[in-house]
Amino acid sequence: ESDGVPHRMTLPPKKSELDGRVKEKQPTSAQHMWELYWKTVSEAEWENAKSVQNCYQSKCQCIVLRGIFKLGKKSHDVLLTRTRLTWTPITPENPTGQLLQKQEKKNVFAVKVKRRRAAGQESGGPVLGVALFYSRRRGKRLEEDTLHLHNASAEHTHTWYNTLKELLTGFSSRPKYLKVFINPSSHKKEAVHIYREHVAPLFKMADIRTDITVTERKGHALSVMKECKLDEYDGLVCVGGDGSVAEMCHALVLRAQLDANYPEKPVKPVLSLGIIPAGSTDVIPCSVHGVRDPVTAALHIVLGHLQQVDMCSFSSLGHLVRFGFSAMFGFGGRSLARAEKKRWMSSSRRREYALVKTLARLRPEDCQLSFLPAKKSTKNLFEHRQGLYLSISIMSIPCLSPHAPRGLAPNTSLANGSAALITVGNTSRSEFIKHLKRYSSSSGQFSFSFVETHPVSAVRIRPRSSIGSSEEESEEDGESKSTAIIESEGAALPWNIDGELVEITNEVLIRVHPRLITLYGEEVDEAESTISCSCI
Ligand SMILES: Nc1ncnc2c1ncn2[C@@H]1O[C@H](COP(=O)(O)OP(=O)(O)OP(=O)(O)O)[C@@H](O)[C@H]1O
Repeated sequence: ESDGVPHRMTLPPKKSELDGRVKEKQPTSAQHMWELYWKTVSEAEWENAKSVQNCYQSKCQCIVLRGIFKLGKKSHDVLLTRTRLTWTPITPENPTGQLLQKQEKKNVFAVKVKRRRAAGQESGGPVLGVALFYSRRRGKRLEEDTLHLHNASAEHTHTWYNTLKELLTGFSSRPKYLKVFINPSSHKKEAVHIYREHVAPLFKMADIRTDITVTERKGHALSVMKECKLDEYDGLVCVGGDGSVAEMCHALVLRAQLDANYPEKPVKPVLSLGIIPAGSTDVIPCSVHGVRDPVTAALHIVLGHLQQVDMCSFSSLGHLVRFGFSAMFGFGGRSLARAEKKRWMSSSRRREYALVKTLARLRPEDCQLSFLPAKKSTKNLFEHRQGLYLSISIMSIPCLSPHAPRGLAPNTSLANGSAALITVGNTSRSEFIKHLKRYSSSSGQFSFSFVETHPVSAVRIRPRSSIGSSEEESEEDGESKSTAIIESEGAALPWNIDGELVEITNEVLIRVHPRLITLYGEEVDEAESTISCSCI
């Protein structure tokens, strides 16, 4: 009772309970006293006292510190437990401070001692109190904010600072040392600037050390990941577009395979990966953050928000091609192959150009498709189809983006242990365009007779031959006849695996590996969209 608040308040039973007991047997002296209590106190007052008692008792169990601070101009009673900070204004009518009138849970990630300093003064100065840096949620975004607790006592302030610091270092999922890869060539070449401006200051504030590699070429991150010592890091960070992220995710799982001597079933990497979006589409960060925002991404890392995510392995004739999240064969692969030939154009222009050209030359793929439906009791029984397909997609994550806010595969989720197989059979160009356009609107992209979707745990695609004229293709792109040969039977066909062009000659086997990778972030159902697609 040293702080003036009774640690135990004995409240009588509810009036109805007391009346029952008094009727049943001879009333005790305590019951007589409670009867007297009920003559002076209303039921509403009793309920109020009970809730204060409940709050107080639950808080008392784990109070770490309690003290008086000024927040703004008013004095507050501030309580710190192991998981929460709560503060209550102290009013003259209620000098002991009413408990828990206001209660807020903050995601505090840093604490600093505040001092009064003259302009230009770098150290020292009288203590003003502590500043707590926390993350505040606004829709899907996380924003940084500060709570200033003022108290001019240096001793009081340092007790609070040291205790808070100790509590913050105790969160085991929050990283202390990160390996960061930055692709300086991503999108508008802003990745280094984005990291310096928006991410590095938050890491510094949260006392996170970093080891930075600015990549010099395609495959650089992969080769560093294959060889570097990883034990000292708590996590990895990739700053770049979808291509860089795909390379890092593949590298992380491949490294775990290498360390485990290539077991048949892929092993889960120990380290988690944070993704700072710096590309033009940013499908993976959109799927785990809901927004393309470097501050949101950095705060998820700082706070150690972890999300398990399903991944796929892509292999051909028993050889691993890569690990990834999504693959498109047919329209998606051909369109990317065309875009890659126009690397000198800006990313949005070449995407638009490739889309229009591929639509103009729309052609189906003749292939044998087999898939293992997810969650079927008859294990390992592949279903088979054979025919002409304009597009086949396999996606283990929803692939949200500002262009498709509900995702290219809204019927799957990050960690449901299966992928969505979406097949688009042969149809007219106008019907195919109708299907594509529905991705950017609310829904209905699958309500066509030529579209099928299945939740799957494995898919095999065996291309039979390519339909269409190869000469026509070479003429259109102004390229030599030798390039056109890729269109003939038995030649490499373009696949779009996580936005990267991969050319594969033979059949491709895709297997889903549930929760294979851990990313910093959380599941979201829809991405924030600020873009209206003008392509088609
Ligand atoms: N210094 C570099 N110069 C050229 N390419 C690089 C460099 N560092 C990495 N890369 C490669 O660039 C490729 C594309 O990277 P990324 O996806 O980040 O950019 P982007 O293609 O411009 O973005 P988006 O796909 O979102 O438009 C990746 O495969 C990556 O390996």
